[in-house]
Amino acid sequence: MSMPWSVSSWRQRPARQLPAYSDTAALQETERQLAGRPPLIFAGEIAALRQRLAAVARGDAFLLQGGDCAESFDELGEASVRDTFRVILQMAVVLTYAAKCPVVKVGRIAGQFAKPRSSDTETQDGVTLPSYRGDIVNAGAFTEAARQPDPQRLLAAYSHSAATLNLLRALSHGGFADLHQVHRWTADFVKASPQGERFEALADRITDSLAFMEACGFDAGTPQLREVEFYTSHEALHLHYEQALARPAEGGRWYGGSAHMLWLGERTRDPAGAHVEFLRGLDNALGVKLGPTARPEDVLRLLDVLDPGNEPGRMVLISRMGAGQVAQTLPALVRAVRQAGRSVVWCCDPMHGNTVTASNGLKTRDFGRILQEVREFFAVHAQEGSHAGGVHFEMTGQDVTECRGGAQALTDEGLAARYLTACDPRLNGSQSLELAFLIAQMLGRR
Ligand SMILES: O=C[C@H](O)[C@H](O)COP(=O)(O)O
Ligand SMILES: C=C(OP(=O)(O)O)C(=O)O
Ligand SMILES: [Mn+2]
Repeated sequence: MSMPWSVSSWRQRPARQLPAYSDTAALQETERQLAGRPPLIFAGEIAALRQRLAAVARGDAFLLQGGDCAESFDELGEASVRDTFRVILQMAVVLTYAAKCPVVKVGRIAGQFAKPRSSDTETQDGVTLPSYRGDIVNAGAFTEAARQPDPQRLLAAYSHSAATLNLLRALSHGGFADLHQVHRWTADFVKASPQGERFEALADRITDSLAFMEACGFDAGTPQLREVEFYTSHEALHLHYEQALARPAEGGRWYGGSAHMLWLGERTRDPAGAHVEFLRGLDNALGVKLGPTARPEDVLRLLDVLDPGNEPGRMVLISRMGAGQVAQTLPALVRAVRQAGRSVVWCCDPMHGNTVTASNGLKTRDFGRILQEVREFFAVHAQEGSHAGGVHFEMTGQDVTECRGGAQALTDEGLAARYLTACDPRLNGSQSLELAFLIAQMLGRR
């Protein structure tokens, strides 16, 4: 059916959502430089993640994926990475305890810099400029200069990703993620909240269990307790960047060296388009976002193109239907995938179908709607006899005020206080942990 794949065959296909660079020679020069740098990820790590995801697809594990909508070059500091990492650890502990199964941890981090937008332009006070498309493309400030796509930003994105990944590797393996340290993972602003207190109680139980097991002679130095496996992911949107970081793998294949898992966005999953063409040739675990217009035949076509061998752990289907729409849209997709004999991970992104505009004009999401979409996702899978395999959040460990509701009961008036996101509204550290406890109840029941 299709032409042979090459690392540049996507260039023959229509590519949506890519910036128009005025200086193509400068773009080519940055691509050349990037291609000479080391990959951020190695092939063996991708194989390990795919094994973990194969367990999720079988129903033996659960996927937790989360992080910023858009990472920012300015925000990058130790605190923001560490805070997001530790709230993901906390959520994973809560979910593992409830589900009694491994939780595969994947960050939207160390490379989540390119954004698809609904509109190519933004107008403020009668002035129209190109939309902000993520720090890998342009800057958010509303000026002509800031909004020009700048190829140098590809190199900056690589450097920021490398620094973030270096810190994540240190946090994962250098003692911070040791389960004996579970009491140290709660951020100060979460400690006094009901979910903070609930987490402390859980941490006490875990600490007691560890002490008991060690008293029985169990080896407390085992890496399963001292370290965590933490994987990275981002939307594979900026194809010039992704191609420059792709590297040959064994057997004549290629892998994407920018992250362990790459996903296709709702706006770039056209099977005839450049993004699908590029990803089909890579060995990485692949996600595909599925919005309410996705039809069963679209999903089967994508699986045929991206995963012709039906390989376990290859595909993560991320539904983002919007609360109230899941029961109409998801069952047909789940049935079609099952009837085709396909092994996939089903994951729920309850963020992107639930974005609304607050009374002060800020983009926001309601905690209650987010929770509702997760509940509906679990209900559909229970009814269809399939495995609700995971959840995907836009979140941060920091004390931001971007999503409404939750136990903090954030309102429109409270949003402006610490609205720091570069693009979409994120759950803060407290809301993220609260949601994890609510999902733990769903997992515990099944
Ligand atoms: O994160 C995703 C998209 O970039 C975002 O949801 C699109 O937002 P927009 O409608 O403001 O362009
Ligand atoms: C753009 C995103 O999502 P979607 O493609 O589902 O709209 C995102 O995950 O930031
Ligand atoms: Mn987003």
